[in-house]
Amino acid sequence: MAPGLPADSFSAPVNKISSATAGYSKRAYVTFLAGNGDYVKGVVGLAKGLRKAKSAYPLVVAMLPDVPEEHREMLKAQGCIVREIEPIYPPENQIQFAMAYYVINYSKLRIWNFEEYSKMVYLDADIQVYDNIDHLFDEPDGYFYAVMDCFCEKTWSHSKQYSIGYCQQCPDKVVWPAEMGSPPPLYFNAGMFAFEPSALTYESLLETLRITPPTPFAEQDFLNMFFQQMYKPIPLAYNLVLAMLWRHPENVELEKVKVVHYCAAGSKPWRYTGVETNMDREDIKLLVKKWWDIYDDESLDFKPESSIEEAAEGTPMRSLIMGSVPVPEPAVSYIPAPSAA
Ligand SMILES: O=c1ccn([C@@H]2O[C@H](COP(=O)(O)OP(=O)(O)O)[C@@H](O)[C@H]2O)c(=O)[nH]1
Ligand SMILES: OC[C@H]1O[C@H](O[C@@H]2[C@@H](O)[C@H](O)[C@@H](O)[C@H](O)[C@@H]2O)[C@H](O)[C@@H](O)[C@H]1O
Ligand SMILES: [Mn+2]
Repeated sequence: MAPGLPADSFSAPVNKISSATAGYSKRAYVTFLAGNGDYVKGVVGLAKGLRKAKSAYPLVVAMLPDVPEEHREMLKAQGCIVREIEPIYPPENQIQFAMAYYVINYSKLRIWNFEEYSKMVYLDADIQVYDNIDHLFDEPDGYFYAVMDCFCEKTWSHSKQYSIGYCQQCPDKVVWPAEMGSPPPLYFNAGMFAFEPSALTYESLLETLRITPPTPFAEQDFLNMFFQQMYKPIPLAYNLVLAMLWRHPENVELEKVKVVHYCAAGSKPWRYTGVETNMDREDIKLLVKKWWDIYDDESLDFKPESSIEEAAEGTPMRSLIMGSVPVPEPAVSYIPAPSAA
């Protein structure tokens, strides 16, 4: 089992309605959408997955201006709260990102400015939630909760860890050599995290970004550096990075996994062909089918009338349909970059 909080350290979802209504209007899930490509399917799937898991909180979609109106309407029709954000790009640089499109991921940092929420759980659009995780919102404030990543995939070939075969998921297998100093601090996957929006943190993030040379994993590296002191690892069940299935199967209890992150090459369900390395595994095929079963399930589509009935019965409405709420953003100097799609 990877180091970090033991799975049972989380409060079971006790009186959800009270905790939900108590802080209801101040809690939400949030995802990020850029471009006019097919990630919008990921957001639709996520909205339906949260509904199937009976989450008490809405899904906010922080989206770049290049998301077409048709996609925005699709998401509002699924009960999402649409929030347009301005892009954020790193300072001028020649860095080779692990994936060229990672350059748009810095725009995720805008979610720290969503101050109307006291706590949010960020989820990538290539993530699906299969069990209720609302109890994450009840964890103590003042920490950055996320799951530890794995350094064994080729995308990490630029790193010292990869070059010596070290991974935080199995720190005793290849011990970090003393001559290379102390082992790297625990490092989280930025596809899922629980955080507290704050204008102060937001300004500090942007200020720090301006003077921080970009690195291959873009905003994920940046967030790990920025929140290093506040980071609290949570169990892998809350963000299964698919590579764990073949890199560290001893750390994975698939039946206990609540959140799956389809980040391995070729694993995006809406593009899945099964031809890439590891994509012909039975567990991958099962997880891709699980994603499609939710995406195709019309009974999980948002029904405005049921939300009104729920409100009448006093249970929180799962999500309100709101127009896109343009938020005045401070000017951030940025440079044109390739479109995400
Ligand atoms: O064309 C794109 C590429 C990325 N994303 C968003 O950026 C996140 C991070 O990208 P991705 O998940 O592909 O990175 P990975 O986790 O696979 O490294 C995605 O989940 C989406 O929320 C997007 O909206 N459009
Ligand atoms: O921009 C950097 C991205 O970094 C992360 O993706 C990577 C990274 O986690 C590697 O560590 C994994 O090996 C790899 O599979 C995975 O795709 C986030 O999931 C994504 O949202 C985004 O922040
Ligand atoms: Mn992802």
